[in-house]
Amino acid sequence: MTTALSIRDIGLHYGAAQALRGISIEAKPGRITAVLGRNGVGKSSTLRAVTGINNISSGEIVFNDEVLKKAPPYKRARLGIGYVPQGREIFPLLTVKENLETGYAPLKAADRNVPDYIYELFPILKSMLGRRGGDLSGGQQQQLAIGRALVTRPKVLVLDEPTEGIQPSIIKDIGRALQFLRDQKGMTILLVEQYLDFCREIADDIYIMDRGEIMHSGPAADLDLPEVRRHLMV
Ligand SMILES: Nc1ncnc2c1ncn2[C@@H]1O[C@H](COP(=O)(O)OP(=O)(O)OP(=O)(O)O)[C@@H](O)[C@H]1O
Repeated sequence: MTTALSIRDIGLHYGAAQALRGISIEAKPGRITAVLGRNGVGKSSTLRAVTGINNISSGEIVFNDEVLKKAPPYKRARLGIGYVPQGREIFPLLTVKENLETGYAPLKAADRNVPDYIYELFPILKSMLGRRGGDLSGGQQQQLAIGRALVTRPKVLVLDEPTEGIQPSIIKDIGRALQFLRDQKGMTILLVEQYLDFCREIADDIYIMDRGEIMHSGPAADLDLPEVRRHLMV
C-alpha cells in the first residue's frame, strides 16, 4: 500500500481573510510528514482542506494521482483519507465500541469490522469497549480517535496535533503506533504539531509553517534547529 498526498500551492480564505498563502506539501508514500507551527498559523486549515471540510480558493490537492477538486469529506474518507481531528471529537455519550463503529460509514458491508491490530496497538480500547467515550482520559480519547480513523481503512492518515494535552507516556505510545503504521502497514502519515521533539523523533520529513506559508522543508535529519525554534516561538 503506497499512496502519496500532494498539496500544491493551495490558498484558503475565511471570507476576506486569507489563512493559507500558497502552501505546498508532499506527503510521500510510507513516510511520516510533520508540519510544525505555532497557534493560528494555518495548520488545521491545511488539514481541513485535505479532508474536504474547507474548500480551497486556489491550487490543488492530489491523492493517488487524482485531483480531489470539490469532493466532500465522505468521498475523501471512502478514497482512503483517514482523519484524526484536533480535540479528538469523540462522541461522549457513545461507548468506545460505538465510537469505533462510526468509522464504518465509508466502508462496504463486508469490511465493517474492527481489525484486531487496532486493539494490539491500543489495548486500552479493548478493555474499555463498554465505557462511554466521555469517561475516557484525554490520552485514551486520542487513542480512540486514531482507532476510529483506522477502522475506515485509510491509505493516508491525517492527524491534527495528536499530542495536544496528552501525558508523556501516552505520547510515546502514539509515536510508536504511528511508526508501526508506517513500517508495518506502509501507511502514509501527515500530521500537524507544535511539539518539536515529538516530530524530530518520529517524522521523516518536516515542514515549518508560519502565517499561512511554508518557511522551510526537508528531511527531519537536516533540520536547522535554531531557525525552527525561532518560528515556533510565540
Ligand atoms: N472558521 C474560521 N473562520 C474564520 N477564521 C478562521 C476559521 N478557522 C480558522 N480561522 C483563522 O485562520 C487562521 C489559521 O487558523 P488554523 O486553525 O488553521 O491555525 P492552526 O495553526 O491550526 O492553529 P491552532 O493550533 O490554534 O489550531 C487563524 O488566523 C484563525 O483565526
